[in-house]
Amino acid sequence: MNFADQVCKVVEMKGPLVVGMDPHLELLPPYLLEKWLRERGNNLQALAYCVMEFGELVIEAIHDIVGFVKFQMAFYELLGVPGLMVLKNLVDRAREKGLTVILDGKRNDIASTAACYARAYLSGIEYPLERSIPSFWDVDALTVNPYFGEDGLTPFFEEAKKVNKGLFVVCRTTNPSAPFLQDEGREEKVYFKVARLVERMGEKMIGDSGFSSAGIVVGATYPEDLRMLRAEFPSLLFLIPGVGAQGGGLETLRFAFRDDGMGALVNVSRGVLFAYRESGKLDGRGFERLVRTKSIDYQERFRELQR
Ligand SMILES: O=c1ccn([C@@H]2O[C@H](COP(=O)(O)O)[C@@H](O)[C@H]2O)c(=O)[nH]1
Repeated sequence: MNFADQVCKVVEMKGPLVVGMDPHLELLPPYLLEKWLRERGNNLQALAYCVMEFGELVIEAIHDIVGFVKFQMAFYELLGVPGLMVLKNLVDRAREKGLTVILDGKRNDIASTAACYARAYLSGIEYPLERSIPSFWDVDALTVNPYFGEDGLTPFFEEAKKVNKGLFVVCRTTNPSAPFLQDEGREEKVYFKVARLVERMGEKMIGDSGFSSAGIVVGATYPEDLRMLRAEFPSLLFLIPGVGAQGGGLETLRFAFRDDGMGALVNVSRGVLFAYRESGKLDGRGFERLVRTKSIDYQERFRELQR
C-alpha cells in the first residue's frame, strides 16, 4: 500500500480534515503564554515550551477523530533551534498517536541542493559501504515548490518513491496575488502546467486507489480553478488550504472529491486551533475542547460534501 492508498484508507476511517499545526504566537491562549514566560523568562526557549505544550494538547484532543496534521515549518523556525526541537518532538508525538504527518516546508532548489532537501525530509542519508541514517524528520509527506521546474522536482520524486512517502507540489495558492504569476502562460496557465508536470512525474507512483503519492496544493479560495483541476487531473490528490481564516467556502469543495468521496485533504489551521477566541473565553483555558468540537464539526460538514 503506497502513501496515496494509505491516505484514502485514513480518509475513509476518519475524514479528510487536516489540522494545521500553526502556532501563531499572537493567538496562543494567554494563560499558556503567561505561564511559560513567568516560569522561564522572556526568551525563545520559553516560547518554545509554550508551543510544545500547546501542540501536545492539540494532538491529544484530536488524534482519535482526525487522521492528518500539517506542520507549517515557519512557525517553528521563528523560534530558532528550540523551535525546531519542538517541531521534531511534536512530529514524533503525532506519529506515535497514529496521525499522518505532512510537513509544510515548500522546499526546492537546483537539483543537487534539492537532493539534499529530499534526503533531509524524506529518505535520509546513504553513504558508501552500504551504511545509511534515516531522515531526522520522520514525516509522511512534504510540500514542495515547483518554481525550479522538472530537474528541481526530480530528487523529491525519486526519494519519495524510494521510501514510499508523499509529496504535495504547490500548484494554485490561496493568496490574493496568486493569479499574477500563476495565470500566466500561452497555451496553458502556469498552475495548470504545474499540475500536468506533477501528473506525468508521478505516473509511477499511482497505487490501487488510482491516486498518485505525488499530489498538489490547491487553494479553496479559487473554487472554479479547483473544479477545473479535479476534472482534468483525476489521479492527483489535492491538499486544500484556505478554508476558515482565509475565507475559502465549504460548498465548492464538493468538486474537489472524486465520486467515491476520495481525492481531497482539507487543511484548516487557525479556524480549528483558535476556536476558543470565538467563544468569549478570553484566557483560553480549556481551548483544546473547542479544538475537538470544531474538528468534529468540520469532519461532519466534509462528509456531506463527499456524498
Ligand atoms: O497556498 C497556500 C499554501 C499553503 N498554505 C498554508 O496553509 C495553512 C493555512 O492556514 P489557515 O490558518 O487555515 O489559513 C498555513 O500553514 C499556510 O502556510 C496556504 O494557506 N496557502
